[in-house]
Amino acid sequence: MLRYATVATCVLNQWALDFEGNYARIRESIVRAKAAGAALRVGPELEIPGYGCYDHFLEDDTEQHSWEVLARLLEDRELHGILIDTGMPVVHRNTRYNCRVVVLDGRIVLIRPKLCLANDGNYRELRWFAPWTKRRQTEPHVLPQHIARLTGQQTVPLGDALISTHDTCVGIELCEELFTPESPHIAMSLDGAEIIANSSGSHHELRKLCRRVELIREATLKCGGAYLYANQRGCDGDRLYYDGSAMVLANGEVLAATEQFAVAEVEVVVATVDLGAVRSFRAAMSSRSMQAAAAPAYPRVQAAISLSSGRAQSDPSVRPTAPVQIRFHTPEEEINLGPACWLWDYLRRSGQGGYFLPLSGGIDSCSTAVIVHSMCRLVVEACARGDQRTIDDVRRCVGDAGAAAGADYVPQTAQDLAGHLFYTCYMGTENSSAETRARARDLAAAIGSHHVDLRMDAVVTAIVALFVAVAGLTPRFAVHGGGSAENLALQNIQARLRMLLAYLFAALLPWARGRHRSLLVLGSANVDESLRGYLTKYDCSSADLNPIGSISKADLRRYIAYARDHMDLPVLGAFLDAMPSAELVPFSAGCMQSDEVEMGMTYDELSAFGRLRKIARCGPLSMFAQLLHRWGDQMAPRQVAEKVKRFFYFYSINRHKMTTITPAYHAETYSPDDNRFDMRQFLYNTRWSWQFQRIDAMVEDIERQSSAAPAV
Ligand SMILES: Nc1ncnc2c1ncn2[C@@H]1O[C@H](COP(=O)(O)OP(=O)(O)OC[C@H]2O[C@@H]([n+]3cccc(C(=O)O)c3)[C@H](O)[C@@H]2O)[C@@H](O)[C@H]1O
Ligand SMILES: Nc1ncnc2c1ncn2[C@@H]1O[C@H](COP(=O)(O)OP(=O)(O)OP(=O)(O)O)[C@@H](O)[C@H]1O
Ligand SMILES: NC(=O)CC[C@H](N)C(=O)O
Repeated sequence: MLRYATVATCVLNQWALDFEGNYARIRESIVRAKAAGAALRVGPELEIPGYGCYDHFLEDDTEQHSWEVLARLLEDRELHGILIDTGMPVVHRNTRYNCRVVVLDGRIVLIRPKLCLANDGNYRELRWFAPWTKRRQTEPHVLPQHIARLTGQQTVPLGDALISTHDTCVGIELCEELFTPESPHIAMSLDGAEIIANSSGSHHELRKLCRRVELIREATLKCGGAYLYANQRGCDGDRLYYDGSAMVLANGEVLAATEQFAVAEVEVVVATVDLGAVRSFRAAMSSRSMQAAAAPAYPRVQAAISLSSGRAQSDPSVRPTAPVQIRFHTPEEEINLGPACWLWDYLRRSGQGGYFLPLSGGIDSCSTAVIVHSMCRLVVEACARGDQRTIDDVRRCVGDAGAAAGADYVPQTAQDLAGHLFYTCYMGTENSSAETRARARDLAAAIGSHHVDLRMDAVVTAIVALFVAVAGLTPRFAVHGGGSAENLALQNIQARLRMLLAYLFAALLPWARGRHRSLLVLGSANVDESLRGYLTKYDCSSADLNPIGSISKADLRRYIAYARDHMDLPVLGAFLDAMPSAELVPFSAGCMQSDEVEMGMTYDELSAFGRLRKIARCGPLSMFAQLLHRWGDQMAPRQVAEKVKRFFYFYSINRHKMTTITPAYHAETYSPDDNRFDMRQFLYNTRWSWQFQRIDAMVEDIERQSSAAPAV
């Protein structure tokens, strides 16, 4: 008999603790799923309070308000007739669990707590939740009285069970559980679950989507069956961007998928799965059947619904969804889209009037500017598609722009929108060159930002004059015969004053144009410079937000080359050709050094150090051992040792700068973000005496061995 189950999954742009907005988005997704003929709708992990509530999960209010939202979903008759898989925290016998709550026709079918919590990198779920350790067991959960009154149930099953419908069996897997060696989908599929619903709160990292898709593809190839993946999308109040990509796979093929990056708040994908094909796929695998015959049974809870509703027999227009190709973005496209969407969510949710960027004519602030341009393009495209929510958000941001943008304003081009909400500023001094000034001006013209070009020498001179008056000594640059303390101080005061000016201008430039909302200040320190500490503390690296703070210089250069070629921005060629210079000292022939020379290491080396330090958790000795293998063909062990020691020296003398690092879009596993992602001390013994002696001893050992080895 033909059995075609129509099922839906979605991405929702939830916002931590925005119960009103989260409820509306959940409801909209269910209504849309139902209208498309789906009998099952799966939503993102913890979608009711929002995934990123962090320590708010410790507050009773968060659970209470979640039950209140659930009550509204339960009593809404328009949401009956579809199996709803939603997510919230549930306290059971005084212990808090991260749960799925499965609902049908105003009653709760099952509460399924998460079995394996995400607890590394960005995730701290063990801080708020306990894992459910009673495999294949349920317990009666006593419902809050207001819910019991609504559903007529005093208790509901809570635990590790499958959901049996009239025509199939559904199993639940929660985000991290997919990534674990012993994923529950294996045992659930062996026991007859034909559809696995995965609700995720999974963040974007460059080059990561591929892994997620491979895991799901592998799951449905090895076990057979359909897999519905739901995820949050957007910035829900933090550094993370959840990157959507809801999808439906069956027997190894992708049937439907949403975009990974987009500004839409609700996106639903619906697919019709041929359950008959799932059954024959499984039955054809003899080795699977042998394991299935021996598989332990799950408890099953009953849901009185048919996911295929018998429609296949009566309605010839219902047919299984044909496979599609999933779209994988290149890393350059990911840099272009992820941080841009994150910036848009942040801006519209912060209630501010736009962004202010100190634009230096160098490649880092140029990357930030191009990302804002990309944001404007995405927003304009959404407006052109008639996305009313985006149009309303735009009007709120630029709303007090007076005559320039009326109440019925709809931006026509990215440049038009940038003219209202993006301000760039070149802050020159006598050390600035005509080339950087021109590059900043030309880029601003190309992307349409409201550009200010100023000279700040009078401010620098006034501050230095104050010091001279107090100390009775005049500091000089090195090229004028000054010592290194003088030389550094004279550079750093210029850099730091730019930060002060940025905040002043961000507060007052819109006012000067007759507008009343102020601007958020953007920073542009990249991950490599932050790790090495190659920046002035509290200069323009201190800002409100930094879209490129966890992206490497090499990736940024590739991004700018991509944007030049694919975003119609030929002006970017000049940025790629330019030699990077901070332009903080007077120009003198031969004094211009590249950043790499100044830093004492190349950006590629810095990336290698960063990845080993952060991802492989290498201390000095194990980093030396690793790099010896990697670089041993090109340089002597002693040179490798010198480079490792130099990195650790600079890393540790500058680690204190990371305590003030600007909140940055999290794009890389080796983000330097302090307190949240990378929890390490900031006062070090920078001599690393014990560790470096061990490296030296190892070098001497290697040298002794190679000099003793007979010549070949
Ligand atoms: N252990 C510790 N814990 C807490 N704070 C500590 C500290 N050690 C120093 N400090 C504080 O930090 C200060 C030193 O830091 P800071 O003022 O930043 O100055 P500093 O790191 O000495 O100098 C800035 C560095 O950034 C480079 N830079 C600047 C601007 C642009 C570029 C570029 O081309 O991209 C490069 C510049 O070449 C120089 O190497 C000290 O005066 C002290 O106040
Ligand atoms: N002349 C300037 N005008 C405006 N902003 C500046 C200027 N110089 C520096 N900045 C700001 O300070 C930040 C750090 O300056 P720095 O000289 O270290 O630049 P950088 O890290 O080489 O970045 P970029 O490549 O964009 O110049 C820049 O990203 C920019 O936001
Ligand atoms: N919320 C989760 O369980 C997330 C875990 C998983 N490692 C991810 O990045 O997708």
